[in-house]
Amino acid sequence: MFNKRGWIRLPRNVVVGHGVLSQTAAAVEELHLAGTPLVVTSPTPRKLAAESVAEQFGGCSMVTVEEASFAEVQRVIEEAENCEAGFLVGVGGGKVIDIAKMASDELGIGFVSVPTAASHDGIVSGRGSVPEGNNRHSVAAEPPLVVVADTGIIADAPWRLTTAGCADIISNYTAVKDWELAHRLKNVEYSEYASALSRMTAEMLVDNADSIRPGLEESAWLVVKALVSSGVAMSIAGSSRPASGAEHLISHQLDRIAPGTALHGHQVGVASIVTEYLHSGSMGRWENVQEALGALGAPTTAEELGHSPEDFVEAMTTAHEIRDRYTILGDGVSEDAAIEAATVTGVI
Ligand SMILES: NC(=O)C1=CN([C@@H]2O[C@H](COP(=O)(O)OP(=O)(O)OC[C@H]3O[C@@H](n4cnc5c(N)ncnc54)[C@H](OP(=O)(O)O)[C@@H]3O)[C@@H](O)[C@H]2O)C=CC1
Ligand SMILES: O=C(CO)COP(=O)(O)O
Ligand SMILES: [Zn+2]
Repeated sequence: MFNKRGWIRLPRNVVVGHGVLSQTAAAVEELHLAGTPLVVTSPTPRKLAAESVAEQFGGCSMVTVEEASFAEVQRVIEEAENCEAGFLVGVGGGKVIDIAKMASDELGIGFVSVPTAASHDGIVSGRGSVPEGNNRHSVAAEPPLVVVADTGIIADAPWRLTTAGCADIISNYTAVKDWELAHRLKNVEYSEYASALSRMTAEMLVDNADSIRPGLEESAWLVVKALVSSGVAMSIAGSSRPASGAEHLISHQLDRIAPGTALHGHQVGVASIVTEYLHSGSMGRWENVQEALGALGAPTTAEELGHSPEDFVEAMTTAHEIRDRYTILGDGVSEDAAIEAATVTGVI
C-alpha cells in the first residue's frame, strides 16, 4: 500500500554490530512509532533473540510462525489486530521477515527487521516473497523502518545460511547484466546508480572472500553490509532488477519443481554460473563466478544443491515463462543449449 512509483523508500535506522539486539527498542524509539509492537518469530529465533526483544518492549505480544504461507501472513494480521499492535517486529530468518513485512504492508503499519541469519537480501529490502499458487518471486512490500542485525547472533547461525547470503550477492553480477540487456533490447527502465551499487556490492564481497569464514564476526559484518547495500540498490531501482535476473528465474523454477531442496541463495549462485556462461561464453567469466562461490564454500553444482540434472535443465528451459522479466534466457533456451551450458560449466 505504500509503494509509490518514483519514491525511494529506505530503512531509517540500520544498526549492525555485536550485541546490538539489546538496542532494538532504542533504535525504534527514535522513530516515535505509536503503540506497542507484535513480535513475529519462528521456533529457533524465538529462543535466540525474540524473547529478549519482546522484553525490551515491556513483554509485548509475540506470535510464532512455522512456514512461509499466506495462511501464516493472515494469522499474523489477525494477531496484530487482536492486540492492536502499533507496528510489527520480525525476528528470524527470511521466512519470518517476509511474513512480518507482508503483514505490516497489509495492515498499513510500520515494520522492523531483526534478522538472525544473513541468508539473502530480502532481510533488508522492500520486497516480500511468500509462495502463492505458481508464484515464487518477490513482490513489492513494506520495507523495514529499522534493521537491527546482531553480528554475534548471525555469526553463530549455521554457516550454510551465511554462504547462501554471499551467493545471493554474487548473483548480482549476472542480474545487472540481464538488466542492461533488457534495457538495450526492450527499453526496460534502468538505473545507472542502482546497477553500479549492486555490481560494486558484489565486487566488494568477492574481494573480501578470503576473510569470510565460519564463526568470524567480521564475516557476518561484511555479509550484512553487502545485503543492506543490495537492498538499497533495489529500493533505488524500485524493483528487484539490480539483484534478480535469469539466475533468480531459474531458482524460482527449481523451487516449483523440487520445493525445499536447497536455499534460495545457493540456487541463484549455481544458476548464475550458467547464466554468466550464456552472457559471455568461453571468455572465462563464468569461472570467476564459480571460483568466488567455491572459495566461500557455497555449492557450485546441481548435485551439491541436491537437484537432479534433469530438474536443473527443466528449470533452465522453462524459467523465461514465469515472469515478465526479459533476461539472457530470451524467449526460452532450447534443451540442447541448456544441457550444453550446464555441462561446459560443470553444473551438471
Ligand atoms: N523477500 C525477498 O526478496 C526474498 C525472500 N525469500 C524467502 O525467504 C525465505 C527463506 O529464507 P531463509 O532465511 O533461507 O530461511 P528460513 O527463514 O526458513 O530460515 C532457515 C532456517 O534457519 C533457522 N534459523 C534462523 N536463524 C537462525 C539462527 N540464528 N541460528 C540457527 N538457526 C536459525 C530457521 O529456524 P526456524 O525453522 O525456527 O524458522 C530455519 O530453520 C523463503 O520463504 C523465501 O521465499 C527468498 C529470497 C528473497
Ligand atoms: O531474491 C531477490 C533478490 O536477491 C528478489 O528477487 P525476486 O524478485 O526474483 O524474488
Ligand atoms: Zn535473491
